[in-house]
Amino acid sequence: MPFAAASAAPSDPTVDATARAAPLVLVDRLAKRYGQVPASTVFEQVSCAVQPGEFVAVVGDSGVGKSTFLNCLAGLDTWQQGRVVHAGVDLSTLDEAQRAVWRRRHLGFVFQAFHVLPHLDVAQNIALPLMLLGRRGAENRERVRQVLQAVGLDGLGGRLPQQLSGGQLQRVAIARALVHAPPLLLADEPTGNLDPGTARQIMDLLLAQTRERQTALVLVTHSMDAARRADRVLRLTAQGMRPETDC
Ligand SMILES: Nc1ncnc2c1ncn2[C@@H]1O[C@H](COP(=O)(O)OP(=O)(O)OP(=O)(O)O)[C@@H](O)[C@H]1O
Repeated sequence: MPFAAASAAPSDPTVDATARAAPLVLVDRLAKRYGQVPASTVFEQVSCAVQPGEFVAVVGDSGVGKSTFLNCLAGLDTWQQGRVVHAGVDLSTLDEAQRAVWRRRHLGFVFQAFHVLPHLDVAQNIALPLMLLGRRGAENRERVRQVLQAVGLDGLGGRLPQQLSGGQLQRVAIARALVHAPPLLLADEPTGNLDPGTARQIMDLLLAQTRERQTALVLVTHSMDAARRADRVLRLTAQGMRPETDC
């Protein structure tokens, strides 16, 4: 499935040459806990690194903290110990507003629950990341048309989310995460609601994006079909992250 080209992301002055040589994502001994006395530990000692152009799948038992881990990578959740560093930028040094700006520029996120805005049509939902980056006009419309086509939703741009099936909504969420060609794509079960054929096509699309644009892709999944296509599969446990050997 072809994936259309987008204009290059604006250069980011906060990322210096030294940082570019580092992994795109570095997670160092991360620990997530809830409550105080006694604290309940979701995971601890979680470390990993992801390079540009690399596809890493994260697997693990239900409830082990995969979505939480992804939210920490996105700076959408907090952690009690350790570091999350993106291209040299330690997320814990950014305040809430700076994290929001950072996310707009650097991140695409496909949430398990889609988070599609019900009052905007499909094209407007997909264009949101471009609008938030201050991009307007015909170039945006063309880019939205390209990603709609790439996810197999050609001609559905004028529909409201309530007029779509679950699988179509999932593809809207994927198109919105890809539209601004972010350097890092985080996806939480992005093929969970799709039939096997469409799931394969979506994985083709995510992989093409990863390879062609040197985007890093971190994908949380229970699907061994999806995990098998990754460069590396990591298993999250309460005690850390380790390479998965069973797939
Ligand atoms: N506010 C909270 N207080 C205490 N524990 C919480 C809270 N929010 C989430 N948890 C716990 O954190 C753990 C991790 O949840 P998370 O959704 O990240 O797991 P997951 O591995 O993605 O699960 P699944 O595969 O079922 O989607 C769960 O055991 C959950 O009960």
